[in-house]
Amino acid sequence: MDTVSPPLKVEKAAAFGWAARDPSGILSPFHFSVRATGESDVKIKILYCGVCHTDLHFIRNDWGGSSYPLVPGHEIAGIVTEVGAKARKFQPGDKVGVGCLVGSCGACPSCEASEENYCPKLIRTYNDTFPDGARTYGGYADTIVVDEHFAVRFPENMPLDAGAPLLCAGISVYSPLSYYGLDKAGLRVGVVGLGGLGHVAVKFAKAMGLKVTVISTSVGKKVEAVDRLGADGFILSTNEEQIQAAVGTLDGIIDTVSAMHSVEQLLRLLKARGKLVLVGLPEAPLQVNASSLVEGRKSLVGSLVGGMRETQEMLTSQQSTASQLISS
Ligand SMILES: NC(=O)c1ccc[n+]([C@@H]2O[C@H](COP(=O)([O-])OP(=O)(O)OC[C@H]3O[C@@H](n4cnc5c(N)ncnc54)[C@H](O)[C@@H]3O)[C@@H](O)[C@H]2O)c1
Ligand SMILES: [Zn+2]
Ligand SMILES: [Zn+2]
Repeated sequence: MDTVSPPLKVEKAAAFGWAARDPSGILSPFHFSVRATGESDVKIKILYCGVCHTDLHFIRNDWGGSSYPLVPGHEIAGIVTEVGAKARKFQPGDKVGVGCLVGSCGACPSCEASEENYCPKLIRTYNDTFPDGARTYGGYADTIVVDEHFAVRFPENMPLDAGAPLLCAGISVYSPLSYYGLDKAGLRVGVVGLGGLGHVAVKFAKAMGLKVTVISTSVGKKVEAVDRLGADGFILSTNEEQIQAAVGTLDGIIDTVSAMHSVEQLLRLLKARGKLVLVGLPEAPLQVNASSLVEGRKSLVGSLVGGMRETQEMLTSQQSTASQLISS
């Protein structure tokens, strides 16, 4: 006699969050469901979530492509409440984080190198779609279910609230400093824009032993940059004298500016062979003269968040650095 297996009972769980319904910038309460915890999944009770400027870009549809309702948030910190039958990395009660990615193909060269962030099939934590058609919803919510590969472990001594911003702002500056060789003690690095990413960039750069110059349009940021974060110098980008005095002095620049600005001005500040790393994402194209790169063999490059291995490494191998980062 043939046996017929009963259909798999897949029970979704109720979740609550805050969603943008349109580009107005207003979020409102939103009830949705998360998938049942799958074999390799972890279910996380979200306790904290950082606010990244990318959330604002998506909420306001700055780049086009925002799909509403949209629950932002990709600096997620919380506690594991349930683990799937084949999940091995975590136990209920573990302190974990989820950053900007919740899925990738697992087989391409980027995935094999644990640079899932550059996988062509990357699934973003929100405003994206799982292969089964379900929408992804982010961390301005009480619950998330993710494949355990896309969760990272917080060190025991790292407070979840202070550590959450490392999952996007932190890794987005840690990764390019390391990848572009700008992490060697003694190098002179500029940080443009002292917001979320810029603030963490100064702290990482100082912890790596770099000489750090903050470049900003606001004179009011000088005290924060130098006195509070320990930057070695400050340049007001609207002051041509200060710019002139710094021409050709920097080995690299991490540019975190979220709006239109002059990259030409920044390229002038680089030494020969210097690197200008774009991490900020203005909505319109930036302008650059070929000669500004050709003369001095300068590089204009970019970087997007970081892979899972590197994110975990940032949190744990760099534990002391990270603790120092979050202590003030
Ligand atoms: N590449 C990545 O992996 C990655 C990751 C996260 C965020 N981002 C992007 O980085 C940018 C910064 O994010 P954030 O969370 O740090 O934002 P933020 O708003 O906290 O900081 C942005 C900084 O840029 C400054 N700024 C704004 N307009 C400026 C202008 N015209 N000239 C000079 N300075 C200006 C602001 O004063 C602020 O200090 C955003 O565009 C965000 O989408 C990129
Ligand atoms: Zn972000
Ligand atoms: Zn892949």
